[in-house]
Order: sequence, then C-alpha cells, then structure tokens
Amino acid sequence: MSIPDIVIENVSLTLGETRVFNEFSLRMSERRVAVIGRNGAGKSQLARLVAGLLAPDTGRVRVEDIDVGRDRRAALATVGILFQNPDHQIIFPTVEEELAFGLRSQGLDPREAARRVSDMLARFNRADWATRAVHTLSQGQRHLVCLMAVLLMAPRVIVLDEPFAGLDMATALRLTRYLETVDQQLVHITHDLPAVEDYDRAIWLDGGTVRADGPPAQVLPAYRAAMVALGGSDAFTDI
Ligand SMILES: Nc1ncnc2c1ncn2[C@@H]1O[C@H](COP(=O)(O)OP(=O)(O)OP(=O)(O)O)[C@@H](O)[C@H]1O
Repeated sequence: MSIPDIVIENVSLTLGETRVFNEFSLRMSERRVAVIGRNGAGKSQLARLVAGLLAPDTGRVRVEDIDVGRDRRAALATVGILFQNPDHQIIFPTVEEELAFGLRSQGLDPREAARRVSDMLARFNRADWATRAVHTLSQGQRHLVCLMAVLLMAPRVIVLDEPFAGLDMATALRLTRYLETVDQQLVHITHDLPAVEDYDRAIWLDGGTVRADGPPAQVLPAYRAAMVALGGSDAFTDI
C-alpha cells in the first residue's frame, strides 16, 4: 500500500486572539510520523486541520489530493482521528449503533454495516459488547470502541491526538502495539516519547512552527533535554 501524502500549504489559523499558525507549511509522507511539543504548541489544531475538522483561514491542507478542509465527506473517508477523550467522539447509546454509524453515513446498507460491525467486534474478542450501553464501558474500553469505529471506516490516514493518555499502562501498550500493525499512515501526537522511538520521523512543534524535524533518534533527545532545562525553571508564564 502506498503511503498517503499530507501536504499543508501556507496555512494560517487564528482562534480567538491566538495566531496558532502563520503561513505554516509541512509535508508528511512517511508511514509513521510522531508530532511532539509543549502544551499549546499547536499539535491538536494541526490534528484537526489534517482530519478536516477545521478549515484554515488561508492556505490549504491536502491529503491525497483531497482538500480536507473543504470536502468533509471525502475527508471522513480518508482520515480517521482518535482523541484523548473518547467521549468527544462517541454519539450513540450502544456499541453497535456507534460502530455502524460511520458505515451507514458512507451509504452502506444496514445489513452489510451490521455484518462488518460484528466482524470487527469478533476481531477484538468483544462480540459481547454489541448491545452494550457505551456509558457502562470503562474509559479504556471506550477508547477501543473508537479505535474499532475508525478501523471500520478504513481510512488511509489515522491521526492520534494523545489517545492513550490516562489509560493504564497495559491497555495503552496493547492499543499502541495494535496500531503498529495497521496498514494506515499514522500521525501520532504524544508526550510519551518512548512510544514513538521507532517511528520514521519526529516533528517538534513549537509556537506553531517546526523547531526540529528528523529521525526520532535525533529529535527526541533534543526535545527531552530542552524540556528538562525548562522544567528546572519556576515560571509558569511560558505555558
Ligand atoms: N478555541 C480556541 N480559542 C482560542 N485559542 C485556542 C482555541 N483552541 C486552541 N487555542 C490556542 O491555540 C494554541 C494551540 O493549541 P493546541 O490545542 O493545538 O495545543 P497542543 O499543542 O495540542 O497542546 P496540549 O499538549 O496542551 O494538548 C494554544 O495557544 C491554545 O491556547
């Protein structure tokens, strides 16, 4: 499977009073891309731009030649996103309804959608969750539902916006390990540096610009050293 090309061209974005990006450009065509950076660096807004959840004020974001900020329908089929909080993406009361929703909105008939949903649940040994009320699942379990929902859509790119923060170590490791095996291109935003050590590329965002970009073996130690140095200061004014 070829790796999709994510092209961010001269993007400017202002939210409220904050100029998050100013004429920002970046191209990502590696299979596994890590995005790291301090709180407020612009990582989540970058994730939203790539997933087409946010349109830039000026400039363009293309994923495989789809202008994701303008063509929502094509963006949904091309890019999947997992958020830190699964409750930001779960809409339906039961697991099977939640999982079938994306497929139905892609025009699949109810019987075929139901078949794919039960196949996906079986793949994770969770056939028993079909009629389960989503709110009765733990946070880690709800994350798994979101991952299944994204996989069912078979997007070409999966954007991970710190989806495993707050999960117990075993669950986080298991989900991370599973994601390593998927065919999709991954753009993984994280503060967990060891989780992305083996990635093809690491991008350090700082104040809406790229501070460092290259192999994780170079970028991660530089980032870690800078964070340790900053952590030694008592000022909170730079957050
Ligand atoms: N709705 C909004 N209105 C105004 N400013 C916003 C809004 N959303 C984000 N911002 C600002 O945009 C900047 C980038 O935020 P973003 O959420 O992308 O940071 P981040 O790198 O994901 O941080 P974290 O690691 O804390 O999640 C921050 O300065 C933030 O305060």
